[in-house]
Amino acid sequence: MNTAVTPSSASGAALDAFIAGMPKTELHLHIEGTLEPELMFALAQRNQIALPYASVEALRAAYNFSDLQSFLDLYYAGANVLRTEQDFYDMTAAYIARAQADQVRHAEIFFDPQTHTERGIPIATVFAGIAAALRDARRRDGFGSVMIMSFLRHLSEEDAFATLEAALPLREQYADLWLGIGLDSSERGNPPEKFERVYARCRELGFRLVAHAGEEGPAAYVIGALDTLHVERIDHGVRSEEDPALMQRLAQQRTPLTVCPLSNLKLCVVKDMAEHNLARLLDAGLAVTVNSDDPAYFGGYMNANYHAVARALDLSREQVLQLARNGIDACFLADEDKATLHQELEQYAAAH
Ligand SMILES: Nc1ncnc2[nH]cnc12
Ligand SMILES: [Zn+2]
Repeated sequence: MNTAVTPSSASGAALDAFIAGMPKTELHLHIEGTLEPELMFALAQRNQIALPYASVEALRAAYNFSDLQSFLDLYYAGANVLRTEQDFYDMTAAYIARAQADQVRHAEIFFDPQTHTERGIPIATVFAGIAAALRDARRRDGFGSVMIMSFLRHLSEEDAFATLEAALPLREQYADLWLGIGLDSSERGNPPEKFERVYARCRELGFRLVAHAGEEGPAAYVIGALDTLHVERIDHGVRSEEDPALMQRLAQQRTPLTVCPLSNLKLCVVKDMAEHNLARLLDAGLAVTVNSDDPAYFGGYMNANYHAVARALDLSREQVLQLARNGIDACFLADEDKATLHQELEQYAAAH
């Protein structure tokens, strides 16, 4: 047997190590998607809720998805164990620990109040638990974060308006964290235009706007998110490639795409990681970033996502660095804080 290390595997290992230590931002992360099976079982026990799985292993074995909807069905069912402020705190604290292990310095976190208010959980409980964990991490370690309240697009615009009205009295209390509005859940058949009026209201209120588009939905949904919702970032956006004029526009405007490679693989948006278009999007001049989406369900946090694309697409060290730079440019921090992150990244690159 030939045990010699080939040049490509040697350089692959070096790039893996470079990625593992590289400072990062994460801009596409659903906090409910960080609920690991172990914690789900622990919370189920704490809240005396029966889960339809015999064990952690049986639950994990069910994470075999054919598309976005097959995942969402399980994801919303899993969120049922979240009942108290402490539950939201524990889930968020667990995510922060995983993110910090992957050298994430700043995370912009989606949360879906409707998933919880529909079950009778007060919206104030959701805000309080997530925010307390984020503030503790900020105080303790300088871990940066932003909260992005997301509307579920399979529900009505009226429901989104009601959620906004319920959340607005909390705005001042969470002014240090709650900066953004997002749109997620079942994309096909729920185009951005459905939420035109509620986004217009959020814009008037001064929120930063993002939306999922072009994950399973067509490139036209990306255009709708830009022109009708006036978002400044597109979450996923990988199907933009189907429209050359849109690709030119995204490159020219440097509109960030928050791409989630392992998510795309697990939800069958791509058949094989080697077929992922991330490198082509990057080569076309788009502001592509790497993110983990729902890491407890998709098999990996930030480093795993970087490693998966770097290996499958044979990315160079310079391309990896560009992805991390894009992640800093695209975040909602003030320019001086972005400059600090850029400085840390460039120092890391110079030293490794
Ligand atoms: N990848 C995804 N797409 C749409 N909605 C989601 N909610 C959680 N993850 C999502
Ligand atoms: Zn997402």
